[in-house]
Amino acid sequence: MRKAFHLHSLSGIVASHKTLRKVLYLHSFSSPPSSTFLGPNLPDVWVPRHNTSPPHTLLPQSLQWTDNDDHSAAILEGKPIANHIKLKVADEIRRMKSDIGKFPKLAFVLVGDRRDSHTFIHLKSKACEKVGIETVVSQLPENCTENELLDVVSGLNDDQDVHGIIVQLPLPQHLDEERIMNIVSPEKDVDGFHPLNIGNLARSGRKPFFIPCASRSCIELLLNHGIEIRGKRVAIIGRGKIAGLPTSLLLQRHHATVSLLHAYTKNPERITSEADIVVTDVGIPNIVRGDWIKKGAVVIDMGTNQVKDPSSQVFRVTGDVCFEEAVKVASAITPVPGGIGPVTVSMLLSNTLDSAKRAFGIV
Ligand SMILES: NC(=O)C1=CN([C@@H]2O[C@H](COP(=O)(O)OP(=O)(O)OC[C@H]3O[C@@H](n4cnc5c(N)ncnc54)[C@H](OP(=O)(O)O)[C@@H]3O)[C@@H](O)[C@H]2O)C=CC1
Ligand SMILES: Nc1nc(=O)c2c([nH]1)NC[C@@H]1CN(c3ccc(C(=O)N[C@@H](CCC(=O)O)C(=O)O)cc3)C=[N+]21
Repeated sequence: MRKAFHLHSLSGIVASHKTLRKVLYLHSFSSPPSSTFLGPNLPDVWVPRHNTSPPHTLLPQSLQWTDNDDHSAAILEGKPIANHIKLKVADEIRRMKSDIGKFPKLAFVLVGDRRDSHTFIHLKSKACEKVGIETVVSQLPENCTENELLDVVSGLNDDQDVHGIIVQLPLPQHLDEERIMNIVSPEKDVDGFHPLNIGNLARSGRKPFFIPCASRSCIELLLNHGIEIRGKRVAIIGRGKIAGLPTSLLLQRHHATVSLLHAYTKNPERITSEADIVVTDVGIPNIVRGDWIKKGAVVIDMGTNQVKDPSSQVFRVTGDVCFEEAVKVASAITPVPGGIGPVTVSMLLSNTLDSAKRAFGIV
């Protein structure tokens, strides 16, 4: 399995922070600014720098499917990749501090008291602390009004010391998520959920400020394990805005042929069983069974479902894919926990660093 990893930097914006802001607000987002202001075009395909010639088969030899009864898929571990990215981010921040005395700052906005949201913010804050990113959490009660939340986000937009803003999702039902996503400054939208960023991800030749972390994580895992994307059939189950939908956009930019499945899809098993790469973002434990998977396919399980063990009452995390079944059919599969999740967190650190670099005029 490939050991050398590479952190893809998406920095390189040409205009200064202030100019960008002026231009963006002049366009008021109804008509996105031309790519001149958004920096150089996003390459359609990223290939890790150490990988000079693109692979010709779906899987490198070391991951190829063997036709025997005790076949077991290669496990695509996320932690080594995440650790490598964290080291690089930490190193850059250390140099930033010593060169200009500044460092990145990330703000979380948490509404209500959901157990999983607390867990995710704790995980992300801990990772930030380790690499030298300062964090702040703005907590609002479950019954806060939309205007109260909008005020908090606007305050963070205006705070020059804050480089990234995460509004933890899901929000309580009475709040309009789309309206809130719209108000986060696109230049601080390290989640990549603002319509301007998602819109630019959808269009070839355009470069968003940020690409959603779970989607970057999916590509990073595939590329770092030498798995070819171009020309492959991909089934993504789930079209959520955090993972499924942006991952479909990113994979099509890598020239995959993408089917996006959802709750209204008829016969999802059949569509999934034709895919070379299966990505799941549903939120239902074990919904994807072994017999949905084509022999030798690659499985990326994004599901992170907290399930209470009935006997011990202890919570454990499980994916959307029935791992025990899929591991016998797939050629490679991500574990949950330990697969996509840790890489997603490291991508957030990378996006926040990129944002701070842009704000400080470091390209
Ligand atoms: N590891 C990571 O980095 C991340 C993990 N996640 C995890 O991914 C999971 C989903 O989260 P999130 O995207 O926020 O959830 P959403 O509710 O936004 O999306 C879930 C998607 O699943 C689809 N769906 C629901 N039931 C079915 C079904 N029976 N068959 C096919 N599709 C179905 C929905 O379809 P429809 O649109 O028709 O309703 C929807 O598109 C969670 O476990 C979450 O923790 C999320 C983000 C990052
Ligand atoms: N504004 C916003 N941005 C998000 O990116 C966002 C969000 N809201 N809401 C919830 C989902 C979910 N998500 C995960 C992040 C890390 C892990 C992760 O690190 N998982 C670990 C285990 C986690 C655990 O032990 O609970 C793993 O898979 O190994 C999982 C899921 C980001 N999300």
